[in-house]
Amino acid sequence: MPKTITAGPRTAAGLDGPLASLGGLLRHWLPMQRWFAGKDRPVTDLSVLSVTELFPGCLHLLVHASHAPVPTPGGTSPPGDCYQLLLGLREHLAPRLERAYLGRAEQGPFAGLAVYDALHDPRSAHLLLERLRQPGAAGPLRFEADMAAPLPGGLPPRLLDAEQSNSSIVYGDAYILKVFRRIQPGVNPDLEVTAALAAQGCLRVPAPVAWFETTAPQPATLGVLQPFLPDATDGWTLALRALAAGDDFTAESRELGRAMAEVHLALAEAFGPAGPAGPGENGRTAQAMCARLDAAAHAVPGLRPFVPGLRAAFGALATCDTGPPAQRIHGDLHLGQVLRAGRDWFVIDFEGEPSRPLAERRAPHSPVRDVAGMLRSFDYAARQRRPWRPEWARRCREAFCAGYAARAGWDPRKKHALLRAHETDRAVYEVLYEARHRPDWLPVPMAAIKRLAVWGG
Ligand SMILES: Nc1ncnc2c1ncn2[C@@H]1O[C@H](COP(=O)(O)OP(=O)(O)O)[C@@H](O)[C@H]1O
Ligand SMILES: O=P(O)(O)O[C@H]1O[C@H](CO)[C@@H](O[C@H]2O[C@H](CO)[C@@H](O)[C@H](O)[C@H]2O)[C@H](O)[C@H]1O
Repeated sequence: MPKTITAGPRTAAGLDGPLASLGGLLRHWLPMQRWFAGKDRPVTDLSVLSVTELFPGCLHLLVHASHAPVPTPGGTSPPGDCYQLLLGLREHLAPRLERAYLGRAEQGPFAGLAVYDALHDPRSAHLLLERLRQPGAAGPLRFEADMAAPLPGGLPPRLLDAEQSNSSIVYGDAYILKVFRRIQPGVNPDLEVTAALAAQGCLRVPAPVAWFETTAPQPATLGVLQPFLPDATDGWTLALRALAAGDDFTAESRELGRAMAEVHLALAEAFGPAGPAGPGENGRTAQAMCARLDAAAHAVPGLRPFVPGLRAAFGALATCDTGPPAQRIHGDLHLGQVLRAGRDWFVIDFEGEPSRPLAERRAPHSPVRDVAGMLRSFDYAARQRRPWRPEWARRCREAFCAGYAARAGWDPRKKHALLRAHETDRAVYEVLYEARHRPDWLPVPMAAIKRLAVWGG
C-alpha cells in the first residue's frame, strides 16, 4: 500500500531516516533539468516537503530548492521553488534508464540502490496510469478521474523527448499525462481552464479526463491527463516546415487567429469578462510592465541600453484609455502551444508563463497579451532561417490578426499602443527566459528588443 513516509521540512544536507543520501544526488541532478527554474542562482538548501511511497520502488517527492536572496529592483529574488519528483529505486538499472540515473544511494535503507527519474521507466508510468484509473488517495496525494469517461488499462507509455517546462507521458497515443514539475499552491490553470472550457463545450481544447493533486504541505495540482491528438502537429513545426520549403503560411495563420478568438470568447463565457478596462487600468498594467523590465534588465545586462526606448511603449499604454475587457487568457501563447489536426487548430498548455506567481497567472488580463505572444512567435520562427525572413513573419502576423478580428469583432491591429506594449512586455519575458534556459537563443528576442526600442514597432 502506498504510504507517506514523512511530511514537514527537512534539509537535504541533514536528511535523516529513509531519505539520507538522496540530498547529495538531488543537489547535483536538479539544477541540470530543463524545468529547473533557478539555474542562475546556486542552491543553498534542499528540503523535502513531502515524500510518499507511491508503489514499491517508487517515491513521490515534493522538494523545495532554496536560493540565496539576490537584490532586485523590486526587492529580492524569490527564495526558491518547489519541485515534483518521482524517484525510482532499483538494484540494477536497465541500460535504457541510464539517462534517467541520478546516482547510487550510499547510506540508509536505500543504500546501494540506483536512484533514477521514474517517469522514464515504463513500469512506473504504467502504475501511475493505474492509480489514475482507480481514483483514491495515497498519503497526501489524491487521484481523481472524470467517471463519465472510463480509462482503458494497459496502454503502452512513452515519455515525450522534448525537454519542456514539465514532463509528459503519452499512453498508447490515446492520452497524454502532464506531470507538473514546478509546483505552486493552488489549482493549476492547466486543469482549471481546460475543465471550464470543456464544460462550456469548447472543442478547441482537449478536456481533462483525470488528474492528481496533493493536500500537503498545501493543496496543489500535480498532474493532468487529457486525450492525445495522435495526428496533430504543433504550430512551431509546421511554421518551420513552411519556411524551409519557402511556403506561404498565411492561410494557416488566419485560421489560427480565428481559433484563438473562439477560445477567448469561450474563456470570457466560462469565467466572465472582468468588465471594461476602467480608468487607470492601462496605467497599472504599464507600471507592472515597467517593473518586469527593470527586473529583467537587472538580470540581463544586455537589455540595459534599451530600457528608455522600451519604457516609451509602456508610457504610451498608460495614456491610452481603451482596450478590450480583461478576461482569463492563455497567458503563454506561442506556436508550440497550438496543434493542427486536419484543418483544425487546437490550443494546449494553459499554465501561463511558468515563472509568474500562480495568482497572477489566474488573474484576468487583456486578450491582447495572447495575441502579442503569437505575433512574437512568428518572428521567432522567421529568425530560425538565414537569411532572416521578416516578410514571411509580417504576412503571418497580418493574417493571424485578420482571422482574429473576423471572429472576435475587434481588430488587434487597431489597438496599436496596447499591442506594442504587450509585444514589448513579451519580448522582455523572452529575454529573461532565454538567458536562463537557452542562452544560445538570446539573440532572437534581443533582435525584437532593439526593433521595439529603437523603431517602436
Ligand atoms: N493533447 C495533446 N495531443 C497531442 N500532443 C500534445 C497534447 N498535449 C501536449 N502535446 C504535445 O506535448 C508537448 C508538451 O506539452 P505542453 O502542454 O506544451 O507541456 P509543457 O508545459 O511542458 O511545455 C507539446 O508541445 C505537444 O507537442
Ligand atoms: O515550456 P512552455 O511551452 O510552457 O513555454 C516556455 O518555453 C518556450 C520554448 O519552448 C518559450 O517560447 C519561446 O520559444 C518558442 C520557440 O521555441 C517561440 O515559439 C516562442 O514565441 C518563444 O516565446 C516560452 O516563452 C516559455 O514560456
